[in-house]
Amino acid sequence: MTEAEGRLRLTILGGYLGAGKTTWLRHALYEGRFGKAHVIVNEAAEIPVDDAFLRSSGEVTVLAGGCVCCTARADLIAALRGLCDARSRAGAVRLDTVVLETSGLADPAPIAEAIRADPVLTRHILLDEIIVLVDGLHGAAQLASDPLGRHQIEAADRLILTKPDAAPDLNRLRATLARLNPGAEVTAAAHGVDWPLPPLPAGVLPMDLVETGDVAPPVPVPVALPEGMDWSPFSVWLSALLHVHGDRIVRVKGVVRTPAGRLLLQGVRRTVQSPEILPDPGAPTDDTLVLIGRDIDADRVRRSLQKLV
Ligand SMILES: Nc1nc2c(ncn2[C@@H]2O[C@H](COP(=O)(O)OP(=O)(O)OP(=O)(O)O)[C@@H](O)[C@H]2O)c(=O)[nH]1
Repeated sequence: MTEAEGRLRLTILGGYLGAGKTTWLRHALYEGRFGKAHVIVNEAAEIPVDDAFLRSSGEVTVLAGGCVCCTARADLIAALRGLCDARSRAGAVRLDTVVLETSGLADPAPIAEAIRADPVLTRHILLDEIIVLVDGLHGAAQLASDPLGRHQIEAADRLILTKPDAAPDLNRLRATLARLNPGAEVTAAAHGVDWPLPPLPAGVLPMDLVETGDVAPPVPVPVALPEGMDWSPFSVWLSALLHVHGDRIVRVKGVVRTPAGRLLLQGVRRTVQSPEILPDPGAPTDDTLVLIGRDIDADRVRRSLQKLV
């Protein structure tokens, strides 16, 4: 057995907020693309949601309330060391791969650097690939407004364009990806299913990305939802909120308990998806909506919700 074969393989799955990481990963795990996998899911907000979907496909560790590329880096190293320890114990269950789904606010490059610099992990873990998902629908707006999207793309070994089913024209974004990271393979997937891309026509120009300098990162703002809330005024409130804030709210996520079950509510920018039923049991963080964005006046948002619902 070569040294590489003996090590635990690690895939880092990155991409901007709402790019489609969990959706893609669910499908990849279902198809067994990572063999016997352990998923580490990192969410910037204290209220994790993604794990509810991923748990049905295997073991999951949640690192919530900080980003593993900066504030929660030590937690990630500890979690990876724990997995390496468990794997090397006699009688341990088989484990082929660890997939780290980063938070949408993470830059994969410092994560890879931290893993390679750790004296224990470097002996036990083989960093296989950095896959970065790029939102086919909102990727251009994200790239234009936040340098993080660009850093994520530059760090990738492989880029996957998501939402090709909803994006009318991916060519400009594809040309931009080719310019930002000419070495990375670019494919596409709709809800995790591979989507064939025709050759990029000649002459398509990439976006003109101006250096924006430092931009404050989007911040998660949790909003508690009133018990027994009436769904119709809530939907109206949410649409109005997203309309008023425009591009300042980049992601909405929350779990609402209703007589019909636990509903996952989520949106990316102003695109809100129909709620999905989540498996029970509930979590203490249910009935909370997390808005991720910039310049959100949390008190004002909470007051407006109290008034309307
Ligand atoms: N039309 C379409 N929608 C998609 C696709 N992939 C994901 N979505 C939707 O995009 C939204 C975000 O998807 P997620 O998989 O939660 O994205 P994420 O990158 O894990 O989100 P964060 O963890 O919050 O950064 C959801 O409403 C998905 O249903 C796709 O290929 N096509």
